[in-house]
Amino acid sequence: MKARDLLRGLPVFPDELTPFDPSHAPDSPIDLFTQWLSSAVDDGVPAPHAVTVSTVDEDGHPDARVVILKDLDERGFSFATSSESPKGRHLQGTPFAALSFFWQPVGRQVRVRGPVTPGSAEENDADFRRRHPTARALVLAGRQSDVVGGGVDAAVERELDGIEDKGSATWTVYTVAPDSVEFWQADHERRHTRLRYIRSGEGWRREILWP
Ligand SMILES: Cc1cc2nc3c(=O)[nH]c(=O)nc-3n(C[C@H](O)[C@H](O)[C@H](O)COP(=O)(O)O)c2cc1C
Repeated sequence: MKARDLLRGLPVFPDELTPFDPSHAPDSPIDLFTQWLSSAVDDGVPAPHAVTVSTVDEDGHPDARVVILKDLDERGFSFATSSESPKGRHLQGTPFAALSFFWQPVGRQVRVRGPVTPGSAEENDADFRRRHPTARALVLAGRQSDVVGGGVDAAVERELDGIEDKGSATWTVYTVAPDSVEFWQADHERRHTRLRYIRSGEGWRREILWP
């Protein structure tokens, strides 16, 4: 079968879709995101905290990968990674990111854009120490996304020795402070509902987008 035929036959959304009435949405996108996240968990959406983070490199070219959302509050959406990874280096050069969540079982997408700030040394260290010992050893034993020359296991074993006393100079919690957050709810007749919040002074302006 040709890829095109295979792709055309694939359904995207489930038969039952959750209704979304933007006129009842809260004033803050953080509150709406928290509501959507909570119902995604209740509805059994797999890994609703997995999010695609897009960054741009030094040539202005985009790159994207999935990370885990670690926290969310009025400051923004936080994830953690190595500052020496490609995405960490991108964020140092261009401290802006886009986040995209796709929750297929409920036909929902959330898009976030905004400037990114690294956490304090204390925040970064606290997050690092909450990680599994092997995950910590991997951060210390090599640089994320470097080509592996060999001996990963041996390097990890070396770092595991005394791991409880070791911190990382590179593990970083990055927070995306949203300038805009768009909530997208699928509709079977393609009249998708799109509500975008735009930061405006101390609060948020809301607008409905053409599907
Ligand atoms: C479900 C999932 C969750 C992930 N979570 C993280 C994460 O929280 N932090 C991280 O650095 N990489 C995470 N990764 C790996 C990244 O997608 C990526 O491979 C890695 O961070 C290197 O990205 P970079 O080369 O663009 O810096 C995750 C991958 C998947 C599939």
